[in-house]
Amino acid sequence: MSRKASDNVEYTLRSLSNLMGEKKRRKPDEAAGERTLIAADSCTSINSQSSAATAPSCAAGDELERAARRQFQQDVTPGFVYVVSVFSALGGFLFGYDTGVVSGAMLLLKKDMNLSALWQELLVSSTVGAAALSALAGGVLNGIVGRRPCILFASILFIAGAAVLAAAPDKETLLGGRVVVGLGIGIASMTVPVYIAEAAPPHLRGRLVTINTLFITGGQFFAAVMDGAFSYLPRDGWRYMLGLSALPAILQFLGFLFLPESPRWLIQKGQTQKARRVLSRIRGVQTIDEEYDSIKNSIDEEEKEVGAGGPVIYRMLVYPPTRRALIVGCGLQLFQQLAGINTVMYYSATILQMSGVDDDRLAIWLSAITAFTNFSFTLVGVWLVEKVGRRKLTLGSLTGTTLALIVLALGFLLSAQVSPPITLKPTDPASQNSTCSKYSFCTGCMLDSSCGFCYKVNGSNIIDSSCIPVDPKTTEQSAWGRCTNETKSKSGTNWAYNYCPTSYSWTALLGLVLYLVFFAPGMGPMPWTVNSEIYPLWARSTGNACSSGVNWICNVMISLTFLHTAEYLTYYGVFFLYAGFASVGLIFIYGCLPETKGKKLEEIESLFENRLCTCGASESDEGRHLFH
Ligand SMILES: O[C@H]1[C@H](O)[C@@H](O)[C@H](O)[C@@H](O)[C@H]1O
Repeated sequence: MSRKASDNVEYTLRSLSNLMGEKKRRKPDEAAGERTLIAADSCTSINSQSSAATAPSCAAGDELERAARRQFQQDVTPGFVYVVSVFSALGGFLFGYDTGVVSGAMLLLKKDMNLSALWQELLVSSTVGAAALSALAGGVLNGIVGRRPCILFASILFIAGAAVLAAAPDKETLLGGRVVVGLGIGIASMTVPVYIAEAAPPHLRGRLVTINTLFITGGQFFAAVMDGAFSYLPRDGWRYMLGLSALPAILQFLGFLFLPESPRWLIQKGQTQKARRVLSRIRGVQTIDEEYDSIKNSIDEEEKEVGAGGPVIYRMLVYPPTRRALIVGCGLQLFQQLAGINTVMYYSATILQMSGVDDDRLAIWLSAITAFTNFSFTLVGVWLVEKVGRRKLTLGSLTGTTLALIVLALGFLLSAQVSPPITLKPTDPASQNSTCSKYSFCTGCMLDSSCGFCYKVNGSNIIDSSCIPVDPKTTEQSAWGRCTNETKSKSGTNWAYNYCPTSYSWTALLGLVLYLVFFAPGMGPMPWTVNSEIYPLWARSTGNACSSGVNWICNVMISLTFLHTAEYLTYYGVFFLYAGFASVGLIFIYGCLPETKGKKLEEIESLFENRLCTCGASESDEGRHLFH
């Protein structure tokens, strides 16, 4: 064995036994694992000195090495790191619950509080807008006070917001509560992934951070179920829906009183002894010297290279590796939102109605099914992330998402083409003067928010159809004529607001489900996971603050413009547009996203050292370069 090879073996064993901890009893198969590693490591070195003759035995050695490493890794993963991750991920649950619950709550609120369309939009978007602001501000806060106080602060905001919402006497107080909850969501969304990534061992980091997104989608699913369940209450159902989030927030607050600060943040702030104690607690071993030294060295080196003066964002932008990481991180979050996930999540009930499901409650329960699909396929992502890696998972997911968007668009196109014609023109002057009189088909009428479609059914045919102004107070009836609540049953008419009766509703449901099956394992969680690991420690909070800010800002933009864009472009037009955005995202991700699986946080910076984009980067981070 060459000297280099034996040095390698010695180093690997030292690191591994450091990881194992001196106190741990050695099992017989661990010793075998070490022997395998000796053989395999010597193999790697010999191979690197290009000995072709040894290749076959080395391939087998590689396999054994991987098995042995897996064995070691399993032995050094204490349960505590899971406890830390799950308590942090309650922040994700609250993010999902509070953004998801509002659609069902709104159906009740608009009746109880007599809310105008503007107020409804305000109550939905104030939370997302506040989240954007606090995610951006959370970077500074994280850097100064640390991750743990930020998570505690977010839980307090969640508790306070839930209390205000549950007790709100009027719509102004409701708005205040929604803003407070939004501030909590923003801070939690940028802090939790960072905290988990900094506590996790490299081989589990992707999986543990992805658990946070699993909790986000779990929160959204739970919210949809609560929306369904409380919608049966005769009154005040929304108070329970909105107030319920206080419970997980209290649990998180209590848990975090006992959980530690991130060891990396402590080292950065020079709190050496505390950092060592936390590291050995979360690793479950006494000897953490190697990990401690590697974090400390990388902080010292970074300070030498980048300097310590000036605002962090400025230093990130002038230092090429962090600038490139920031472009990749923000790009991922941008395309996650431009692919339209939140029109699907926030408007699934509406989308289903628009495609012809005409029962309010059925639409709520169907949207619980879509939320469940999102949740269960995020679980697939948790399982796949450490197997196939971030890059392949994201690319595969976005390809499927693009196709599903095309299916959705085609579904709406098909429905529009068989859209029932308008056979009766209004006779009364008020209707004649409204915009509703100008439409010849139901699709046009459906897209105009001031009109609804009034029709009779004869067998499977639609007859006597007209487009009439909607009652300004409730969308459940026309302003006058055959489709008011009093006359509907007598005249045997049906009222369709926001949708057209069609036999193609199933294509929309199929498109929605397909969309989530593909989106949830990759494009849902990977932007958060990758962002938690691509920045060096000094830039981590700021990098995550910026990319989370991009996520929330695009979230507001897309979800607020969805209904208006549909008016101009039609529904199939909007979904074709999202498919276009997703295709651009595919090119960006194909060109720019390197693989970070299995790397130490301190090693990842080097992936962004020499180029803007790595094309087809493999795990060994080799590949053609698209841009320099
Ligand atoms: O990763 C999450 C997840 O996919 C959610 O379902 C979505 O509502 C969020 O906007 C997104 O950031």
